[in-house]
Amino acid sequence: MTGFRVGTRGSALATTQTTTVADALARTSGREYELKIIRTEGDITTGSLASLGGTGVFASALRAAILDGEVDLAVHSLKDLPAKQPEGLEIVAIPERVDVRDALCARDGLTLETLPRGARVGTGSPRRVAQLLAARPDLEMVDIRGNVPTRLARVPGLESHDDHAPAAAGSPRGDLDAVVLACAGLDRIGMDWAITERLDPAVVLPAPGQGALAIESRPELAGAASPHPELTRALAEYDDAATRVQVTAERALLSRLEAGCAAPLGALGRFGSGTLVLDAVVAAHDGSRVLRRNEQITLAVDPAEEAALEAARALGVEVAEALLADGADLLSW
Ligand SMILES: NCc1[nH]cc(CCC(=O)O)c1CC(=O)O
Repeated sequence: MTGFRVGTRGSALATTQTTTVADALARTSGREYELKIIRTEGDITTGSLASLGGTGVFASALRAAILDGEVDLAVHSLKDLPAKQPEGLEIVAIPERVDVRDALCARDGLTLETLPRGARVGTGSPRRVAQLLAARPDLEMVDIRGNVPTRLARVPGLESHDDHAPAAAGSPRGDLDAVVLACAGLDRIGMDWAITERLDPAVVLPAPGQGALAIESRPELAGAASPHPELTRALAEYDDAATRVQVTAERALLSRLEAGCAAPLGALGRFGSGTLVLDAVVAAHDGSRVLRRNEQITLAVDPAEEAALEAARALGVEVAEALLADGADLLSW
């Protein structure tokens, strides 16, 4: 292999994430790479999409490109990937996670505490809506869509003046007091200036996998008989065992609750000094009831060992079952 090919979606966030990963892999492997922008849903001509089932259309298009041999790797935001891994594809590396928190991006430097009564706050995420209403029942939550610059442009003073990251034409502007986004995305594309408060996970728990990336490929690229050994070594070096163990617990919980990305559910794993802690929340859509659970285990083995991942999965299932015993399934989804 001379170089490798990496697939990405075309948004500012996707290309930035993918370029960062590909640059790091190129450095360690000593190989060059080519970035391929993958057109979404309707542009894909192969039959592979349908067979992938139940995933977001964006992940599906990238996955089809891997399966078709059009690219060798794709970089996803881990939180956008469903908990069940499709046949023929493997997460070959999970790099070190960045800031897991949600970001309040408000006008005039306002915070969750100082937003005026009845302030209008935009987010498309039921998880954020439920937890914000639990903390501030007076807020008016507004459903919003679109890429990061388009969302920020809903708040006076947070319009982007960068031509590379334009807000969508025709979307409302300046009509909200604040929007909520992931810190990770804003930090990665250099729009952290818009953040007025990084929300404490004690108030708003992030989505399972938030702040982490997943590098996906065909399974042979992770194996001992890899056709591209330099790239395989670079991937192994780039993988972060502590992050993997955390997100494994979070995704096992998601999977056990059989909740999709629209469920008002948050989860956060933390790993340090041999201890894995998992915090989780399930809330009623209107924030009127919030169930929280926290459990921890001691990992007797190195977090890179398969036994550590097994223990992490068991912890996720245990916390999920504790939430179900508390009535989580009666709340919402
Ligand atoms: N659902 C969209 C999405 N997927 C990943 C991120 C941000 C990056 C991350 O969480 O890793 C975002 C934007 C957001 O939630 O604000």
